[in-house]
Amino acid sequence: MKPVSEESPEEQHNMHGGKYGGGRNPTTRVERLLRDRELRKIKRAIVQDEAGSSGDGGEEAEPPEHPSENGTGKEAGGEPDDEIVYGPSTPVTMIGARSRSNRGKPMKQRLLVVANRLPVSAVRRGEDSWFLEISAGGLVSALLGVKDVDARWIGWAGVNVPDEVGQRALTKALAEKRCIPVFLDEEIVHLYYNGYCNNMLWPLFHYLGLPQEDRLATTRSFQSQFDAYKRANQMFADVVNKHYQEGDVVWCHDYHLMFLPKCLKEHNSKMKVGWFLHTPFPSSEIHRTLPSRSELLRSVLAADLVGFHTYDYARHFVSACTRILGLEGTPEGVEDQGRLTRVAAFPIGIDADRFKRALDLPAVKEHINELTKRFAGRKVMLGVDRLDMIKGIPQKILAFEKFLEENSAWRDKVVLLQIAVPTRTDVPEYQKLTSQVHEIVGRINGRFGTLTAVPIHHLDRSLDFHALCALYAVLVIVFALLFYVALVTSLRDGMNLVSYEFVACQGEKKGVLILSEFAGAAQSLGAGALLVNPWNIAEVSASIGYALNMSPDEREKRHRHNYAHVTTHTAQDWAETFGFNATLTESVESTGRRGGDQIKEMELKLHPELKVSLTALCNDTRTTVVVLSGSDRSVLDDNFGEYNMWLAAENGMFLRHTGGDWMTTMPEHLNMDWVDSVKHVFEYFTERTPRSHFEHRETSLVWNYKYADVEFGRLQARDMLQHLWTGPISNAAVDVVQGSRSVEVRSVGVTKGAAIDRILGEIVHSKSMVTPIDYVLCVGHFLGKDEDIYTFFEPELPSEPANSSRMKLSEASKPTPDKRLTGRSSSIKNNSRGSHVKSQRVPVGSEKKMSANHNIPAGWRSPQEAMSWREGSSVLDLKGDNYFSCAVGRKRSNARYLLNTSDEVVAFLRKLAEAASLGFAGNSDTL
Ligand SMILES: O=P(O)(O)OC[C@H]1O[C@H](O[C@H]2O[C@H](CO)[C@@H](O)[C@H](O)[C@H]2O)[C@H](O)[C@@H](O)[C@@H]1O
Ligand SMILES: O=c1ccn([C@@H]2O[C@H](COP(=O)(O)OP(=O)(O)O)[C@@H](O)[C@H]2O)c(=O)[nH]1
Repeated sequence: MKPVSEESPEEQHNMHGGKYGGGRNPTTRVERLLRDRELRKIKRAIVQDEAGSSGDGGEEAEPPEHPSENGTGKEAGGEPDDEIVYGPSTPVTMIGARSRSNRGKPMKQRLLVVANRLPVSAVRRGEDSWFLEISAGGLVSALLGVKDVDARWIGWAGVNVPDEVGQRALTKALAEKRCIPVFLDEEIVHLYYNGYCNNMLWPLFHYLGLPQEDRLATTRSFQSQFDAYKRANQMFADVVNKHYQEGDVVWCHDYHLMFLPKCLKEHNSKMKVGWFLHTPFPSSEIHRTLPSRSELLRSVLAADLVGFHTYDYARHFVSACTRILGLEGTPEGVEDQGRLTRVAAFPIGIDADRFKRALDLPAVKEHINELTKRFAGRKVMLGVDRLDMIKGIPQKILAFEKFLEENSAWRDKVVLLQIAVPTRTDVPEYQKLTSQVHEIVGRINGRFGTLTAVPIHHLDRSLDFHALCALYAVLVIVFALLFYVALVTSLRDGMNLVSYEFVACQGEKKGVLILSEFAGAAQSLGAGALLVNPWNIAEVSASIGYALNMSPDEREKRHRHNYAHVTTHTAQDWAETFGFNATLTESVESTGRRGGDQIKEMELKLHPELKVSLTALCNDTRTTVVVLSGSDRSVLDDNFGEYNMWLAAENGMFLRHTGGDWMTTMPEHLNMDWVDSVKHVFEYFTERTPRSHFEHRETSLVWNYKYADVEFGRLQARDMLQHLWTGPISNAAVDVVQGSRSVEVRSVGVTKGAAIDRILGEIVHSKSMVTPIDYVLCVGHFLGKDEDIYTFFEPELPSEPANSSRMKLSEASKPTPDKRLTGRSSSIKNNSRGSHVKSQRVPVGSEKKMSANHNIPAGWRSPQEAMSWREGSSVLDLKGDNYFSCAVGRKRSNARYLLNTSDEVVAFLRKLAEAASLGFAGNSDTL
């Protein structure tokens, strides 16, 4: 762990609460800011007095018009082509509808979105005339998909405007779009944006390390870049402070503005501040290589809420705070001297309807027709990326080359269409990448091209929205098959919205998505996509082949999952959840969408051939049958209610004889504080794993992916467990039981072994049994912890399951009517009645008490009685031969025998029932 004292003097000062310390130099930055704020307040009050009550914050313009949809831009002041923006012209206050003033009236609440880049970039046309065009990039796309919010967007217009005339004109033009510019001069942009953001933080957060090429130059320039970064953040803060009105929510975006929450809170500690990162947050081992690691973390922690696309990123952030700053990570976030910063995952989405709607526009249809003609006879593979090293464009192209190399028949039938949007062109690494990509494309086209066609169409340019939609949607008819494949091979990617947009535009076409496992989107779209490791060129090439040859059925199935996800997890949901369901505003009920389409409860059905044998065994007066299950009471009622037997539900937390009511045997003092945080995680993975579901039981939560794709289910389970162990349950008294298709989290001590003691105690008591139980048969598929049921009957067993069941019942002697069991368990008829209790036995779970919090029904024994049922009793006497345990389908077990399948169990019980009816069972009791 890194010592906290490594903080800069400024950090240490802040940490120790000396921010506004008296007696200090009154000209510090903070004090200047405070003074400025006071001055501004007074000035505003004067302006408002003069203008009457303005209500909406002085300087801002009329309700906005919207940036142009077609991306070709328009002269400021012209008409928009289509409405796509983040705020309607007449502000509808979605938040206001949910927030209440003290008097219970709806209160208007505004959102200040602060991001490095405005949704429009400005191009100068004259001294005071500007042309605005939509900026490319996922952050902009996602935020444009957020509707019905009274929002202002504060950011950089992507251009240097040194003169006042230009600044004034641009401010006015942007105000029509509800955008407020932050003017950054060239030097700041160079050091802050090109330098610290895109040459330092960007590669680091994407696991590409700090710049390698010229380490010395990097080291030298680091400090000046970091200073510029802080200065730039302060400039953003100044603009926010200027436009902030009491009650506004300020939502800061991305790695460019990690310093901003601190600047804002220093200025006004009451401001509600959220910060969201659009890139991955790397493992703390990577983050700790950054010279300014502590300062950045602390600045972000000043926010009230910190959000990431996935749990992995959120977990990495929390562990960076614990390991580097020495702070405490809790399931809710990070705690510092009693102050909690909430940290959570809020996966972004798109406005899928916008894409779907666009497909009906004549302009888009025309594009589609053109493309269809252009590529007729060929299957199209599509790549759309900013020309960024994280997007794995060279890897993608090399994989395509390998595919062509190995599949000559495809050479004139497939084309890779790669849109590579130029980005950050002033950063040397990006310039190098551009040449590298051009070189590879040229080589491959030279190698596989013909006079009339080339295999790779590479475009170094961005497309307008309509052209992009057409590209996502174009269908090519080859041999009467509609076909299309999107290739996303990011080496790391916060989310990757291109994959979402492609899916949204597929509609009926059901193209195939090949998706990097290193994109955040893999967790959401992995069920339908072909997941690949982009570094493994051979694997990507094989996936291309697989995609191109995929059957329509499989394509349809895969597409259905992804389409459902993309159309239900929208940008709107994302913004609402981040801002309005979390801590930034009053909490509201969830929309009810989540989990709505999931399977609620597994349909358990008893093996049809079991009925007769079970009835016979249950009706045998000398036999007691107990079904002990993890399922809840209703499942047992439905399946076993008709038999004369004991039912123990939820791992023995509830017990009833089928002739009576359910009773609880829940131990006292079970700590269930962990439930809520685990439930969130289960909900998250349930939503992202089609056909998985989870059950919330009294003492446990079970996530089941029995009906999901097995491989994807396992991947998700692995991610889920990793997250659970390091987060929500890291300090909780819970056990995790991993099934072959399930993950169960339950309170510690809730095991079948612990339960069986209480259950037998109850049964013995209720039957007033004095005759010893002379034979116990225990058959089941018990997972991990539940194997302690065998230890209950055989305390000398090791606590871990043995490597294999000690004998295969199916291969060894099976019970026959006249010779029920051979081997160790053959002596059932020679039972040793009245033999002694093994006093040295310490039953598992006997230390648990019956719950005092639950009503103990008449006839139900007190906890003390329950605890001591075997003391001094000779009812349960299990010498080696009177106990017979049998695992089902689980070789690594402490059971003595193994049955491989449920059919074998049925056959076995049939023979047992026949034996019982012939009277061979003697005075046996069967569990
Ligand atoms: O503003 P630029 O420097 O031109 O870069 C464009 C944006 O790139 C990054 O986008 C990320 O956000 C997406 C939406 O959350 C996400 O899907 C993607 O994986 C990220 O790479 C960057 O984070 C943005 O700030 C930039 O505006
Ligand atoms: O010519 C183009 C190509 C892409 N995009 C948009 O750029 C975004 C890229 O977002 P993504 O999350 O995939 O990656 P990012 O570029 O933000 O890292 C998507 O919304 C695309 O629609 C665009 O506006 N014009």
